[in-house]
Amino acid sequence: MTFRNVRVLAGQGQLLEIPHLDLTEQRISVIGPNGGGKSTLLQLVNGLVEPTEGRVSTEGLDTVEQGRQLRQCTGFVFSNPAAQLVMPTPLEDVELSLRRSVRDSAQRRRAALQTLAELGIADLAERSSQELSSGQQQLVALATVLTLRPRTLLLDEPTTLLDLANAARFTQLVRSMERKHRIRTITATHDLELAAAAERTLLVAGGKVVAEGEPQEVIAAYRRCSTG
Ligand SMILES: Nc1ncnc2c1ncn2[C@@H]1O[C@H](COP(=O)(O)OP(=O)(O)OP(=O)(O)O)[C@@H](O)[C@H]1O
Repeated sequence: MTFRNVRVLAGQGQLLEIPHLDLTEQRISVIGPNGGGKSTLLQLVNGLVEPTEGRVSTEGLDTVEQGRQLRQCTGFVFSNPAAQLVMPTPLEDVELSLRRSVRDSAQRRRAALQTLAELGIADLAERSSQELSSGQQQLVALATVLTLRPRTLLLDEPTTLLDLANAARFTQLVRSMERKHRIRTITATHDLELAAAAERTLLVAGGKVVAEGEPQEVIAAYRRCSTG
């Protein structure tokens, strides 16, 4: 994906500025202080946020002109899964994701069940979504996105609400999907261990990419600027 002369303005201020950035790695992490611009960067990648100036292109598609097409091949998982689950049960939520791509309802049900099984959560299919734990909800949110076989997966602090075991399970599942379906992932996170497992890391602070490259070096730079 590419960013060219990008500026995002809101009200009187500038949220993000990225003059020139090409991202080609399969696994990218984005770190930085609160309010630095990580979520804004992720949302630029699939056109949820449009650049005020400049252009962003993902999977060869312009995020503004081809935003709809782009959102069919990019998935977004937020830190708060409850906000992403709108139907009474996980099965119905995954079916909802498939409503445009699989017209036949029996076929849609089979595809939804297959995705839940692939993520090891078939037993949750008919439970009440609101009664699931945060970890279970986050896996269901992942299922609603992965069922569409995205080429790029955007993860915005996906493990923030999860305990260690669930965070590890979530990360393992994302890894196996990366391998199996060659999905590219961009993960914004405050979990520096998770960030370190990427091929390339961006440090976003004050609305700019202030460092980027090899994860350990970028994490070290972040630690230096955070501790003064
Ligand atoms: N729609 C908006 N309108 C105005 N300001 C916004 C909007 N969205 C985000 N901001 C501001 O943009 C800045 C960057 O926010 P962003 O959510 O991208 O940061 P972040 O690095 O993801 O932060 P955190 O780690 O706290 O989630 C913040 O100052 C935020 O208040």
